[in-house]
Amino acid sequence: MTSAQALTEIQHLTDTINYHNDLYYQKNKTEISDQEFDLLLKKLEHLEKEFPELKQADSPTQRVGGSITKEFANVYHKYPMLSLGNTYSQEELEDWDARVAKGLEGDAYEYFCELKFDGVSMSLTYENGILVRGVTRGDGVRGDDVTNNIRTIRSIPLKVKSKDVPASFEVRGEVFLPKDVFIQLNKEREDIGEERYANARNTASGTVKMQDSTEVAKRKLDCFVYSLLGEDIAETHEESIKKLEAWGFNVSQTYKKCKNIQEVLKYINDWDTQRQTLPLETDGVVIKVNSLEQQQHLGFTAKSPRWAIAYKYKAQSISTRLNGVTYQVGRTGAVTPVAELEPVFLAGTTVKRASLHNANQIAQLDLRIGDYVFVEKGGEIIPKVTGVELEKREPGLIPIKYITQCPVCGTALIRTEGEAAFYCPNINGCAPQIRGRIEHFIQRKAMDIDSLGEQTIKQLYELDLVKSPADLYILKREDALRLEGFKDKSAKNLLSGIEKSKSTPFESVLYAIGIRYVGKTVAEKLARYFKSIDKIAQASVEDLLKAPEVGEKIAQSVYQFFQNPENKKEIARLKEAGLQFESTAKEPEKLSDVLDNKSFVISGVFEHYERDQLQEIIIQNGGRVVSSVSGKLDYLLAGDNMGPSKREKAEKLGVKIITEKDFERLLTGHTL
Ligand SMILES: NC(=O)c1ccc[n+]([C@@H]2O[C@H](COP(=O)([O-])OP(=O)(O)OC[C@H]3O[C@@H](n4cnc5c(N)ncnc54)[C@H](O)[C@@H]3O)[C@@H](O)[C@H]2O)c1
Ligand SMILES: [Zn+2]
Repeated sequence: MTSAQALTEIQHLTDTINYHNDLYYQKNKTEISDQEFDLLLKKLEHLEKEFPELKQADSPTQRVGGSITKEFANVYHKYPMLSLGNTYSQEELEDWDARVAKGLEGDAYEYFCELKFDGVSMSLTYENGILVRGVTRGDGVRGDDVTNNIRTIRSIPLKVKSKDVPASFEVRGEVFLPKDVFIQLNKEREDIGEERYANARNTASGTVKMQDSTEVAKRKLDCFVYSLLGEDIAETHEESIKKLEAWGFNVSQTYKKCKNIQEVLKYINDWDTQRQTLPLETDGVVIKVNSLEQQQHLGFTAKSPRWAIAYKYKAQSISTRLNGVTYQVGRTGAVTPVAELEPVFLAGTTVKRASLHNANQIAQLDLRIGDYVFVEKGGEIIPKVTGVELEKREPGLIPIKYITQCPVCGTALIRTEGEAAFYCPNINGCAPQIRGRIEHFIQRKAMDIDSLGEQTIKQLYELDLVKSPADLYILKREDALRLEGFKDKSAKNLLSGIEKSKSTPFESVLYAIGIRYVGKTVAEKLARYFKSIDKIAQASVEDLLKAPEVGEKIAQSVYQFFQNPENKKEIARLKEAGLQFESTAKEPEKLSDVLDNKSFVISGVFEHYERDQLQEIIIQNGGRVVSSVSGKLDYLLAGDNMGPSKREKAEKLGVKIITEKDFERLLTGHTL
């Protein structure tokens, strides 16, 4: 390769890697696998070694891939947060071991092995035993201050109580979304017609950077810690880990001290399949030199420590024959294609079906029945199809034509612009949509009718007894007795469960009626803001947008819902049945008019008030709280750690930025 060719190649690789880094770290998305990404990086490394004069100072081989954002205050790390060198091969691991041996010049050494947890790294700073800061890795030098969000993670101690706690120390760990929480979250998203999240890591990363920490708290993040930094705290990594355990941190009990690289290889082997049973995704093993003095001696490259390496497991993927594609229709009418496969054994179970994302994926892969497809297991229940083994494609196979009609009711499918999924528009006549709506309605988080289940709903539907939630409330004993296996007692039970649901509070009813994009939180906010279904039904899109947390997409969806005559009829019937359509929550007592319809955005953390408290005080005194900064806004009430972008926007638009003190002055009738 000539120098000129190398330059072109280096530039091309740099651009590609930067593009994927940006997607991965800023947008929480991926278009290629980690292994493919790591291969690009290795290629660039090799070229830079061969042509050192062409190496750019800011090459992605020289720095950590992430960056800081403008939504949070940015904080410098006391100790840089680096990346880890990685390898997918045992041979390279043995080479690394040889380099360690050489670097330590004949000294004896031990390793400490941990699993490589796949989440987001977090730096936790403690002073006098108290958690004072949680910061993301960012660009390795500076990160985002996400302390408020981190405080919602229950397994992270807010205060460490122990005699031997140093005045100041830093803990590093991986924040993650447990697999079961992720699966549940996706189920809920699907249920309200939102797109599913692609994987747990990206979702954890997005969650850590949410603006509202009460929302973060609902997501149930968790954290495994794996490193302790500070002056004279320990002599070995093992000792650090034991201290962290003793201090009440959440340490995964999967680590192992290893005497030599053979023991490390055994550890890697042992965990290859066993790791599937852990509550989170792992993608490899991190091997660290145990002695901290030896770590120091070995030191760092620009991007990663020389005393540690990540051995990454190859994604567990296998190829099998695609026997057919079937289509499922969900509650919202969304159609999902499913690959029917020649059964194949993968990572502990037999796989017969796998998800095909949507019509686009089928087209992109140019998929044909009879193709051999690669199947991979991620955090989801059902594995995914990730590619086609083209070498095995036999001639004459015909590309799959996506269905144009609903596989259940035959209605022509539609696709809204900007959406990947096709929908069956036959909302009131398509069985899975009707049954899905009833299943949604009776859920615990909705009407909580536990005397009804999926099977009973199916029967009630097939017997023509229940075609919509309102039909439940006119069921009679003799209807219930027609159900398979139902006797006097079970029939009574069923009806009393339905009867009891009539006292379910308004916000749950609002969630239960299944307006697209209206999840539990949004339903609560809408109920609190509008107080009754009639007010919501009469609201214009503009009115709806004034409610907290309601953006354009939700406002449109709510508005459309109440324009539909079928929905109006259904609501009227439910009202007649006696469901709660008004908020019984006490109105905050009106205290004064000093804030005289002034609008506020609340941002950051405050010394004397929680954000909810501030919101209530504002309303009690005649003001309004809105969610985003605009030219019409009166005040931006700014606490600590407010994101710089909100401040910038307010400054640009000339909105008054006020402190907690200023706010108190306003309340006592002063003008600012
Ligand atoms: N697919 C893509 O488009 C894409 C894009 C960018 C990055 N990536 C992936 O991300 C990786 C690069 O990310 P990186 O620089 O964060 O490196 P890394 O994730 O491979 O390794 C460093 C990180 O490992 C984590 N970690 C987990 N368990 C640990 C333990 N027990 N001890 C120490 N650290 C532990 C820490 O958060 C640390 O920051 C690449 O390997 C690549 O696979 C993929
Ligand atoms: Zn249909």
